[in-house]
Amino acid sequence: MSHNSQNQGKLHFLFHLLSLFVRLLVKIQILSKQKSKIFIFYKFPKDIQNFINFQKQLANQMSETDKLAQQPRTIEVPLLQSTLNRLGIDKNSENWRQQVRTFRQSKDQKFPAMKNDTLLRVVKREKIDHLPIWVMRQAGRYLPEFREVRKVWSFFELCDNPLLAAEVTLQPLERFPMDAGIIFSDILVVPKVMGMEVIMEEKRGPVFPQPLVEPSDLEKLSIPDPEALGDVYDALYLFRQAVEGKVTTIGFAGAPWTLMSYMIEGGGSKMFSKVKKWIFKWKEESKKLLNMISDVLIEYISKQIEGGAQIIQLFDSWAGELGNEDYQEFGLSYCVRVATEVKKRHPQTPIIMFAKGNHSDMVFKHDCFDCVGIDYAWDLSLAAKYSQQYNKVIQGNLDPGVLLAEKDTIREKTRKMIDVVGVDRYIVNLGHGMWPEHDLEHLAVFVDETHKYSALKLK
Ligand SMILES: O=C(O)CCc1c2[nH]c(c1CC(=O)O)Cc1[nH]c(c(CC(=O)O)c1CCC(=O)O)Cc1[nH]c(c(CC(=O)O)c1CCC(=O)O)Cc1[nH]c(c(CCC(=O)O)c1CC(=O)O)C2
Repeated sequence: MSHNSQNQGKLHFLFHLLSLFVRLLVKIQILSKQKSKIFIFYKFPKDIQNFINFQKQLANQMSETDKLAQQPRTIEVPLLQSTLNRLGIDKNSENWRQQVRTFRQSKDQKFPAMKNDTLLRVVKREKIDHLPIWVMRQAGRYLPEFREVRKVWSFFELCDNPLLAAEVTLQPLERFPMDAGIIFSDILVVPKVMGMEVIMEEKRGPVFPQPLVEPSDLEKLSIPDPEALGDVYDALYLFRQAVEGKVTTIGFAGAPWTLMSYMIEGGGSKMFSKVKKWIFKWKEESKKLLNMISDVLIEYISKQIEGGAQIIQLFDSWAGELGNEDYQEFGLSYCVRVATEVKKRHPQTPIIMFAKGNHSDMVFKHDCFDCVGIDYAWDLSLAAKYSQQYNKVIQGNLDPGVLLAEKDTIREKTRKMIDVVGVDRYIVNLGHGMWPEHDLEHLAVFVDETHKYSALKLK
């Protein structure tokens, strides 16, 4: 081979390498889209591995969004349409988001009068003719109409679109005579606006590709403008307009400890070892993070109320991962702070505190919570006793698994719960959320038995 052609070969090889590198850069740029991050590999090779995992996850996410975006996607909102007509909002116009926002932020914002305020009446200890019922995750994958919407829109696209979020919140109410609707969103929209990437992986749930690893990572977080979550308030506004007073509108948020756990564990967890390392090794930094999250939640929840939420539920889904003393220090005290601050601004809006797994007894002792959510593993008769002692409403706690049983079993278990708690300070609910495999008819039986049996007892 001549010297010349050898050089040419080398040049060709170098050119090939360069073009591969450029293509890789372009691909990274496309994958990370609007984020256009610059990656610095400061701790080779751990960061290389993190980087590769992150790109893989982004690719998964993109493939879902890309796949969905290939279809013609017009916003279909059959249940919301008459409300949009009434308000004069055109979903096909380019500025429908601004139109909704202007309505929501208007000073003389007005909502239709309440026709069924049974749930709020229970909290105020006013006369009712049946016990109120709603179920956690009542809008979601167990509903065929929700699954249809999800064929076209990704999970976070739903959360970020007030028209679609309000529409799917309305869906279960077409089928079941619930007494409330909880706005369709997720607890993880909060870490997202604080600057963390969250993606929804099929069969795995939400994942943070770059969780917080050590205290210096707190610098990556920011306190957002509360309007960064404006889509949620807009969805609440539209939903409350659409239900025309037939049900109570519920807003919600994840509690600081549960959100912190997600942000550090990077997703669901078995051991909670990473977040436990933080609270026991980096106590002050952990408290800094918990306070940051609490600051965001105070604004977020207040704005939900101003948007239309009539009652708020705080989800401390992972409360049970801590012992009493630690839950008091790293969990409950922050929920108390959030609820107390929100109450200062909105004293009329009740707050339901749902500490899943173990700590409901501690929740009863705090004045800032109006209602205590009881999970399925808790003893309902003990909760009923505390409810008398601390003069609080309770909510819960049918095991979601019971909805898989025969209809007679569902009726029997429902009556038993009502017998245990009584009919004066009780919101009937599941002890945790609906499952994708739940049968629609079985949920209908739960709702029907609650209404009929409690109405008989209230006569
Ligand atoms: O286990 C995990 O780590 C992830 C759990 C998970 C979350 N969002 C998620 C998933 C995936 C999934 O449910 O399969 C993802 C998620 N959030 C939601 C849905 C809808 C559905 O369940 O079919 C889904 C499924 C997503 C999909 O459509 O593919 C919506 C949601 N999350 C939530 C709510 C509030 C409520 O429960 O009523 C609501 C909206 C209300 C409604 O659907 O009617 C609250 C939520 N999200 C989340 C948690 C943390 C606790 C937990 O582990 O379940 C909690 C609080 C709780 O339920 O205790 C995180």
